[in-house]
Amino acid sequence: MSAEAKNDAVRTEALDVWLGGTHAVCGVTVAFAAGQTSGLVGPNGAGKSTLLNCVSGLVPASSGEVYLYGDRTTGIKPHQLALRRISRSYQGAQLVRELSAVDNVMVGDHVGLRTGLVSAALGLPRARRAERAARERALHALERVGLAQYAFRPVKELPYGIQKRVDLARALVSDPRCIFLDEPAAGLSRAEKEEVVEVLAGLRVEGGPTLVVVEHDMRVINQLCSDVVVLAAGAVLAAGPPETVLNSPEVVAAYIGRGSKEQVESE
Ligand SMILES: Nc1ncnc2c1ncn2[C@@H]1O[C@H](COP(=O)(O)OP(=O)(O)OP(=O)(O)O)[C@@H](O)[C@H]1O
Repeated sequence: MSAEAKNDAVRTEALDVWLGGTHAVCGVTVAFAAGQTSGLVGPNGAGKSTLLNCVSGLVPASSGEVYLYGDRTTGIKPHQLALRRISRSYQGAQLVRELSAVDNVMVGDHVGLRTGLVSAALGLPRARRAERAARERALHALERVGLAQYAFRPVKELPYGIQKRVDLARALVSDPRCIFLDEPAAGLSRAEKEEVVEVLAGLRVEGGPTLVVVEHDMRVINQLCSDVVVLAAGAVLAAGPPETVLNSPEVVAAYIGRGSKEQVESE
């Protein structure tokens, strides 16, 4: 592995993923730089989620390698991501509807909540202190996404746009160094999208997390990302700054060729 690879939060080399009979990711070599906000885009079925799922250990690589911060992590188990301070959000905000926003965020605090099972079960002071601290971290994460006022409301009572931000707080709570965001703006109104962009842009501070954003809305990508990778039919079609990559004829053709309604959305 080259010395630069350590500066990459995520790097794949000749990665192949087969899902049943579908070659979903085809020999993908790609890197997302540490400390940056990068976009991963492409028409429906391009392989974006599969790539993210493979890097996160949710689906196995058929061949090739994955590196996270320079360590070879091919075949990593999803729960091991948290120990590497990497988290992700999911398409469709997968929250427990009956629980409050703050309880949902606490679920994301895998590292912080690792107190002994016995002390937790017996309600020992150490476990109670740990739970109080975890609750405070969860409240702070909700504040960071502008949702302090919704902390104790059951998620099922909250509008979808708010639920998406609760999911973002859940991804933030364990103080990750890298977050994979799977369509953070999907299904939101333009105003809600602007709120999400503002929250994510607020994370781009010195020492803030690396963000890898899968997103169909190119306005969101343009607003947030310093570089973008375009996948089409499982392979890398283009990579570079959004303003050059997204206007290149082959990228425009890939979107139009699929009759994709979300192409360069800029309503
Ligand atoms: N569980 C599965 N079994 C078989 N094929 C699958 C499975 N999941 C996805 N695929 C196929 O793998 C390819 C890549 O799908 P993937 O969901 O990664 O694309 P995507 O770029 O994330 O699409 P979208 O933007 O629509 O979410 C597609 O051809 C899809 O039909």
